[in-house]
Amino acid sequence: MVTNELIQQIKKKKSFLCIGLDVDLNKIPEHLLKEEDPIFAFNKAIIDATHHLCVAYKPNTAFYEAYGLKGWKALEKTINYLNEKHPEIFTIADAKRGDIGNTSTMYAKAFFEDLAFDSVTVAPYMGKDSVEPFLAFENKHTILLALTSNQGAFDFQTKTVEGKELYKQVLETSKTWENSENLMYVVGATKAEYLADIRQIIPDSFLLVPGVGAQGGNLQDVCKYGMNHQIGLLINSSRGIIYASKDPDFAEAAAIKAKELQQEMEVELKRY
Ligand SMILES: O=c1ccn([C@@H]2O[C@H](COP(=O)(O)O)[C@@H](O)[C@H]2O)c(=O)[nH]1
Repeated sequence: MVTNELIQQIKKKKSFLCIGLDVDLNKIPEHLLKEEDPIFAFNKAIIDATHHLCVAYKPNTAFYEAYGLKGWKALEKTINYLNEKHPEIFTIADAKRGDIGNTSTMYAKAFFEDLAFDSVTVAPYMGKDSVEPFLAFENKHTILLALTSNQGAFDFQTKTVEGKELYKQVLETSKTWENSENLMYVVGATKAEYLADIRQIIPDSFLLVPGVGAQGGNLQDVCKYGMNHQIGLLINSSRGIIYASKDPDFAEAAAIKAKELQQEMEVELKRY
């Protein structure tokens, strides 16, 4: 998907919500465990109930890899369902990959060709030759970890190296890489106070912002400092939406939570 289509969807739906599909079999309603593929049954119900409220879905691959072959099959069915039923929705494989060049190419093929995701999250710390193989794919997006939402972000990412914080070096250096127009960046909602500085370096890029809801990040603060001339934000919530209820009406409960966030986003879009 090209970025302009994503922007059009945001304007149409008055939403820049990304719903995280982080399926934990211990947290889903019990009746689904009797299904042949409980993970896909859960995702399908969530997607059917929420697709009109969001512009992106983000399965975190850890939640599928943890269930072995069954998990990977459920991930494949989920992306196929999204691409068939809702091709206008942006899809993110939150896989946090990146390796030496030829290995990165295989990761890129796995997520962009075999699974046909629109984007994949990638760690920057193996450098240019580990990221450029992802960037080489036309109309696909590489979402680079810049400043993550967790406490451990302060261990390395905010440390000053040769006079500049490491996350700023990641942003600046990555802009010089081939096909850097295919880059987006992860910035945690819990780090909203860094967004003004981040926008100085990457004014035009889309940011994937996890950390509202369960991690305590504030949507209004993210919008105040992170929104740009083309909105430029995808705000993710996973547990706060998909585990709103463990009852048979779990999908309706998820839709209520998604609607609350969408309405907050609509207010922010009017301000913008
Ligand atoms: O900095 C980061 C990068 C990725 N994540 C992922 O986003 C979701 C957040 O889930 P919630 O349940 O809404 O907290 C999850 O898949 C994380 O692995 C992140 O939180 N922070």
